[in-house]
Amino acid sequence: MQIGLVGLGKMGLSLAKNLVDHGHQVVAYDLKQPKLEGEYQANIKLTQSVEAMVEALPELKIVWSMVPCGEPTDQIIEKMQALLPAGSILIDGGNSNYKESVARGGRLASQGIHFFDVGTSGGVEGARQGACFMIGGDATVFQQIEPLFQDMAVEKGYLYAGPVGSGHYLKMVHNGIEYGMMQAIAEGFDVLEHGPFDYDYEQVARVWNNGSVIRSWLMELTESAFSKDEHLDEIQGKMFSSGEGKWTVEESLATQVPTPVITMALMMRYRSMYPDTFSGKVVAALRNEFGGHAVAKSDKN
Ligand SMILES: O=C(O)[C@H](O)[C@@H](O)[C@H](O)[C@H](O)COP(=O)(O)O
Repeated sequence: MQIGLVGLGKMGLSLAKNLVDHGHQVVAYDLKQPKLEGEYQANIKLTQSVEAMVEALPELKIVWSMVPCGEPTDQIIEKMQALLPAGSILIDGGNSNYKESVARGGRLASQGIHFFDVGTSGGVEGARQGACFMIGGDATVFQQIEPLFQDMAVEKGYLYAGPVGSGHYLKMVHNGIEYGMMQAIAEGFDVLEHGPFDYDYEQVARVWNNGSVIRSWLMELTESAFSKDEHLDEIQGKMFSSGEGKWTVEESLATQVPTPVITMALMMRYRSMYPDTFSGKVVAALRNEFGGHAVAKSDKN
């Protein structure tokens, strides 16, 4: 098949190469154009504008957007809405908020453009070698693009989940789980770090990856990280987040579903962004006020 791809960042470029590996041709646009070699140079046609990209596609226009969620995705979708003829297929493979996907799907449907919201998991390696896709959109139209997912996904690694929105909803919950799992792994290693024994964390992760209940890709990545830096001395413990954990918690509040683990994992991310907290100062001050308990003096004094 021939696919238009907008966004050739780490994920987009890996997906483009994955498509080419499976015999597809890609017409791609990005402000920053990567250097391509060999069969990728021959089968990933770089264009100077999205207009040129759409123009270069055959009659059935299939466009995959792989740009950051929010404003950049909005801009691409708006452009596509203006450029694509009715009957075209537009796929958002980024980590968009499902509510935005539902709204976009509605707008595009009014022009006869079929929209698919696709949560993509597996990181850059997955995008390159075989990713996991959670797909929302029209079930009948999906049959036209299913071969793409058969090719790009790891074996059994794609699911037609339901109508527009269901793909990104599933990815949102996936990421909420990801937050909780990572936080649990991190806390376990923190206990080891402060415990009475001197463990080699790479070896701990290795043994846990061999036959234990908690063996997993995340534990393999833990093993890999400790193999490079045995006490992670080279990095800070700031845990950035790009939204999906927050959306999962918002959803759980809206539906009154208790999600203590995911919520705490999110709060820990926020907490990690500050070296000290005002709330901590308030509690310390109150203990001191009512009980004369000791406070640690700030460095400013
Ligand atoms: O499934 C995946 O491959 C990851 O979840 C991926 O999509 C991305 O690394 C996260 O979105 C990062 O999310 P945070 O920035 O919120 O940790």
